[in-house]
Amino acid sequence: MKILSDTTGAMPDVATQTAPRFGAPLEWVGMDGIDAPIRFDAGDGAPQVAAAKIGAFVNLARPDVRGIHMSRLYLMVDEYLGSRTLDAGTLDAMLRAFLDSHAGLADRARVDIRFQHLVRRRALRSDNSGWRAYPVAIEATRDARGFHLGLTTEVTYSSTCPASAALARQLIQERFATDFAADAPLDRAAVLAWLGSEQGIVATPHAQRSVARLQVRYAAGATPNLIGLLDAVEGALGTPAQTAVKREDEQAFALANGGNLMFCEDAARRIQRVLDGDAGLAGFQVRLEHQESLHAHDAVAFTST
Ligand SMILES: Nc1nc2c(ncn2[C@@H]2O[C@H](COP(=O)(O)OP(=O)(O)OP(=O)(O)O)[C@@H](O)[C@H]2O)c(=O)[nH]1
Repeated sequence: MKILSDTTGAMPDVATQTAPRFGAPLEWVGMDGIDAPIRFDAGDGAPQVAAAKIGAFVNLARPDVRGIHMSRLYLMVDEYLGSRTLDAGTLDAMLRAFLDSHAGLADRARVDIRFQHLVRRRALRSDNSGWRAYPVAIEATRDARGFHLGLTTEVTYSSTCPASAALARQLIQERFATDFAADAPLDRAAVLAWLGSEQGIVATPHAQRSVARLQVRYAAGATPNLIGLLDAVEGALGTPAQTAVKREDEQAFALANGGNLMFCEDAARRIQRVLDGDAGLAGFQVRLEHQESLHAHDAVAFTST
């Protein structure tokens, strides 16, 4: 076993030890959970600073070298992400620097960045607004094929079961038939009062908090636009989780739910259409989870391209 280099001449540097017995090349080696502030522009031109957890990795292509140089990756994360806006150019420059610092040892580099991005959302009808925190994970890699950029986030929304809605409507019809005799003339005022009563509207469909996990891969040269993606997906679903809610907003939400009855399959197809139409994407993977109130397990759908 020999030491390739010892920069101080005094301190041993075991990472540089070489020996045939170390074994096979390693897919990824590095550090995960590095704390760093990042400046992220979600597409509204107002970069936000967030506390992020960073994973920084290279492959170890040399089977005979013991280890990579962790400190070099750490210092470059600090240098690149601490002062610049987090965009494709910054990420690619950092990954190139990872590789330059491991010349002869690595030919692939990767960074994972996880944080929450706050977006101010308007109420549906009242003149109020509030914050939604969207989880974001950005993954960038550089390899022999070039630079690759992906983003994962989540949209929370309400889904009202279309089957349950139909069954509830049937019960309401049956109650109507019982309460208003077929041969008696209909009293409009009585019907209006009946429609506004719990005795009349005897059944309500079940609805659930639902989560769409979106993983997108950007086409070469595309600029990630988180808010554009969120708006498109939330618009397609029609029932995103709200922030500030007054009664008028809650009523508007009830109307939106009634107009957007959704199985998880329906939600998947709505999102599929949106992402298929986004020319900036090279691909996507979506997981829909309807956290059922009918039973204690979830209804789940996946779609990808
Ligand atoms: N490769 C590797 N290093 C580790 C690990 N755990 C802790 N370290 C330490 O990370 C520290 C920094 O590694 P290096 O980047 O090689 O540090 P260095 O030798 O001072 O820096 P350079 O001169 O640039 O190589 C070393 O003291 C390692 O012991 C590990 O699992 N793998």
